[in-house]
Amino acid sequence: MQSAISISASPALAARRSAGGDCAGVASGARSVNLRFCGLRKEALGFATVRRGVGSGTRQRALVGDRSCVRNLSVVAAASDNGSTPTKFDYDLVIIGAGVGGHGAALHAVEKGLKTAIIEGDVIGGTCVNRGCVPSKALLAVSGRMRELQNEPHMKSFGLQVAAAAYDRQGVADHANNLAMKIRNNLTNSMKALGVDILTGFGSVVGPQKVKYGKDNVITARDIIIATGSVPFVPKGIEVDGKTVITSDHALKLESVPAWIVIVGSGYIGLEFSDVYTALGSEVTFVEALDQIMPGFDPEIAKLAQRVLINPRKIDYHTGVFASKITPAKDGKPVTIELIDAKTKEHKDTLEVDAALIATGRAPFTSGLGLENIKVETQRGFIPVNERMQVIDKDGKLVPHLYCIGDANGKMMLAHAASAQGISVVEQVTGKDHVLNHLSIPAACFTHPEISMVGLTEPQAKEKAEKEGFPISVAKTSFKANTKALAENEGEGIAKMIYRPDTGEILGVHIFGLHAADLIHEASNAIALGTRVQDIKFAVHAHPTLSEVLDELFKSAKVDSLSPAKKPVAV
Ligand SMILES: Cc1cc2nc3c(=O)[nH]c(=O)nc-3n(C[C@H](O)[C@H](O)[C@H](O)COP(=O)(O)OP(=O)(O)OC[C@H]3O[C@@H](n4cnc5c(N)ncnc54)[C@H](O)[C@@H]3O)c2cc1C
Ligand SMILES: NC(=O)c1ccc[n+]([C@@H]2O[C@H](COP(=O)([O-])OP(=O)(O)OC[C@H]3O[C@@H](n4cnc5c(N)ncnc54)[C@H](O)[C@@H]3O)[C@@H](O)[C@H]2O)c1
Repeated sequence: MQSAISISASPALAARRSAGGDCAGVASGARSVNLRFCGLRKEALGFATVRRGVGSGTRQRALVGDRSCVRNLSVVAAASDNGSTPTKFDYDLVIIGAGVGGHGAALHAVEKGLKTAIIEGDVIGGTCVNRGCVPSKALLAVSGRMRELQNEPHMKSFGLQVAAAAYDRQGVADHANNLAMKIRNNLTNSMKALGVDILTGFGSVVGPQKVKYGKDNVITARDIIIATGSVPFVPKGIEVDGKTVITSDHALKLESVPAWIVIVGSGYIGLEFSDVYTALGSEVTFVEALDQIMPGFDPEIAKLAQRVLINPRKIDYHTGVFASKITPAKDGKPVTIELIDAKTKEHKDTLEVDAALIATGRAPFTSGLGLENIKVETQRGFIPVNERMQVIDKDGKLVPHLYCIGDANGKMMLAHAASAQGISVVEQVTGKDHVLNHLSIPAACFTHPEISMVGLTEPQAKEKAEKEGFPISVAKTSFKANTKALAENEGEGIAKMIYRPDTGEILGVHIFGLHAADLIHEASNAIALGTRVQDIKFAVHAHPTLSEVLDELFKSAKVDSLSPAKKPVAV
């Protein structure tokens, strides 16, 4: 069995690095031995103990019975026109795609004793490690410091005097690149150490429980997980040259810091890069198709974020417009951007700028996977799955032994969601039924300060409450009264919780403020574990900490009555 690590991109994968088309973006840690790394909800535009070498045949027979709960679901017969069903398998589990989703699944699989292989056609770590979470957070670490050092009144308020802050662009770029390399090596080593076979080459499904990788290597697996991720989505009419009209793939290399850059799309990528670029001296203009910027966030949080992250900075914006045509800079001419009204499609404006970053969502990376061999049709490129990540074929039936996790299924385009889905699948294939509650998965935007959220926004909660006929209440607390935040001179921020006053169920929590990305986990864990407001409000928080913002939030919520089911528990 071939077992090697590839460092260069396969031509097929390299050619498919960015997808163009006429659908728009969607929105989604990973788990490792002792590593953590760093994904939306479908929205916007309505389109808004190592077992190497152990024969897996025996294992398979033992597990079939264990998994009867899972197999009770209506599954199609495993035989197909494109190949007979194998009876003995090379592997218990084969994963196509070694991004964070694949990595999380692989590590959990070996822990569960599965003989596991992972196929990667490009570099280990996928988007998150090489072109996403990891390098972007390295750039944001720099922008946070720059912003603070440049803020004279802020420094003065601590009694500090700092000489004019400056940066070395290549040094900043190297920090991002070095971090990506380090995390990629960590990921690779963690899989090697645990005995995951890393197979190199483009993978595809050639029949039931059969996968091809590289030129003509065919292997069989009891279960297969597709974890092939996504690429930047570039709308029609936009010409990307990688220098002046770029996607996040290029921007993360920080080859230049343009004086004036248009960012098309004010979602996660747009916002995070606006933080980086403005800290490094660029002026930013947002072009957003929907009627308000940051349309994916809870409206009240977006309003505050606009007041803090947009208005005081060198940022302006056009909303309700599409960038219908973007031409890169050439022969001394600037980048030109044609704006049309999102509703009437009439021409609105032409912008001439130094650069444009296209941040209009991501497209699934699923072509060439041989899905036709198993009668699966993608939907706008996404692989259809049920709540257990089991792949659904074109007739609406479940394809036995085939799962899809991460960005490729479009449920939630976040790194930790991909990994959690992978772990959930491994639980199922090893005999434990498991359904991941996506409403308990937190998300964060790493601006300064940060925005984080879990569960429903207020409008989403209102809609659900109206449909299902239950009351909702909203509790809010401010960072302004928090000792730790004030000691840091960072009192700008709020936390907001939407909950059911009749039962105490937490429906959604949104935080804008210092370290919001870390603070959200108390709320996401509470939702995941079904902890109610009337219970969590008695939990004790250390003083003085930012977590007291959440302590106050829970304490300020009013649950109707203390029926036995709602009685507080001793903590
Ligand atoms: C700029 C940016 C910043 C981000 N920041 C965050 C963040 O802070 N937090 C967060 O949670 N998420 C973040 N995300 C999103 C996150 O990166 C993705 O949700 C996550 O990477 C999805 O993981 P995945 O395993 O599904 O796919 P990917 O990470 O895309 O990995 C898929 C892998 O499969 C390989 N592959 C594809 N097809 C084949 C094939 N046929 N054969 C073999 N190999 C194949 C690819 O080469 C790739 O390595 C960010 C994304 C971007 C672009
Ligand atoms: N911190 C994080 O977790 C993080 C960071 C970056 C990216 N990500 C993930 O990466 C994915 C992609 O991020 P993103 O910011 O590109 O997508 P997004 O879906 O978050 O935002 C895209 C924005 O572009 C707008 N848009 C779409 N087409 C447009 C057009 N033609 N003209 C103008 N505006 C247009 C949409 O209305 C939306 O506001 C997200 O799903 C997110 O989950 C996560």
